[in-house]
Amino acid sequence: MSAFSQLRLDGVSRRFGGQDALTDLDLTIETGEFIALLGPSGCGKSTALNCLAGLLPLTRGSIWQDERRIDTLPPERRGFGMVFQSYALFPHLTVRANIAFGLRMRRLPKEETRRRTAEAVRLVRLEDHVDKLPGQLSGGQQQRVAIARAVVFEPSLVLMDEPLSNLDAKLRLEMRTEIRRLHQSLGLTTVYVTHDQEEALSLADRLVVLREGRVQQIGSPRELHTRPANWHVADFMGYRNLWRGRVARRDGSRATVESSGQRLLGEAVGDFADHADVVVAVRPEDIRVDGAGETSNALSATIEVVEYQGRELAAEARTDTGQSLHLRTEQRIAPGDQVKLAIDPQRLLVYPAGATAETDRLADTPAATR
Ligand SMILES: Nc1ncnc2c1ncn2[C@@H]1O[C@H](COP(=O)(O)OP(=O)(O)OP(=O)(O)O)[C@@H](O)[C@H]1O
Repeated sequence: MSAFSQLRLDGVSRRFGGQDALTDLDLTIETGEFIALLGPSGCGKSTALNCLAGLLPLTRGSIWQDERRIDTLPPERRGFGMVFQSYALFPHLTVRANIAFGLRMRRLPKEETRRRTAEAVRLVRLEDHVDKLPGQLSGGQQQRVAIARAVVFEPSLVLMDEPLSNLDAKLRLEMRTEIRRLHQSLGLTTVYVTHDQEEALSLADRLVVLREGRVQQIGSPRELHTRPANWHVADFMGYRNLWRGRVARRDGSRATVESSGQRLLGEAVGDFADHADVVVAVRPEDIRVDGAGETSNALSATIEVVEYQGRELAAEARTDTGQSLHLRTEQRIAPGDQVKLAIDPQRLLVYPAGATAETDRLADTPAATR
């Protein structure tokens, strides 16, 4: 194991046959950071992680630990801990032996192996299960063993590939807190792959959003949440309302957009001019139901479907001009209600549309807007 102050990925690329799975990934990871690689299925997350781990050779680019080039080293010489979705435990070894395995392979003195294993067992709270075999453990406990095994030799970097995806919803939340706690108490540097934006937002210091093998945005959870760089990222970050429109007027950071027979005022993100085709993005929780008396972005609509979601209701509504939209509210609403909706212009983001073939797939868009 060797500690580092920075790990640098420089133009890391990987092709399979003629297909680009990952293109020009540039990323600098500071020691102690928790980085999430996020994106839809097939965007290249696991490819990036496997390139880092040394399980996949790069087609182009390089990886540096401070001044030392490491992409030419085999996995075992990189000294990274790995946690996979399938826990990959040895079924015939006890919990204790599974956790101690890496230390034995490294030929650590017996006493140190015993001490470090006990410490890792305590960290993941498995003291009562050390003599069991993996088959006698629940999914969450097995994943804890996998995590303990990855951190027991104090690796300079821990790589996790969708470690929680086999667990049920409640366990997933518990383990999420556990992973964050471990990260903080051990000061680990972690790269974590997930397709779950909520998981990534709650765990990571910085997120890297990938799409079709290319970085779309790198930023803090707050930046990703409030200011996605393009509408694809917005789509992925929970902006469920994506409407096509055309710019009537752009005035610095403000844009007035015609969309589905309505005039909407929003924040311009990115490069576009008057009359450009754009995509408007709004989160369901940013559509207010108490819009009566609003002067901008007021929409008359009828509530069509309501889902109970604890303190809030999730609803689908249709505006008088035929636009369907998703909203969330704590107010009591029911199907058939006529409502006045409003959207704060700062929460309505306007993006350049890009290629027509991509915006064609946007739902909820009446043909009239084209
Ligand atoms: N061994 C391989 N041979 C050929 N193509 C591959 C191989 N591994 C991955 N790919 C392709 O590379 C692209 C990226 O795959 P990757 O597994 O990195 O995506 P991912 O974002 O991790 O997806 P998922 O969340 O579904 O695991 C995909 O198009 C995939 O089909």
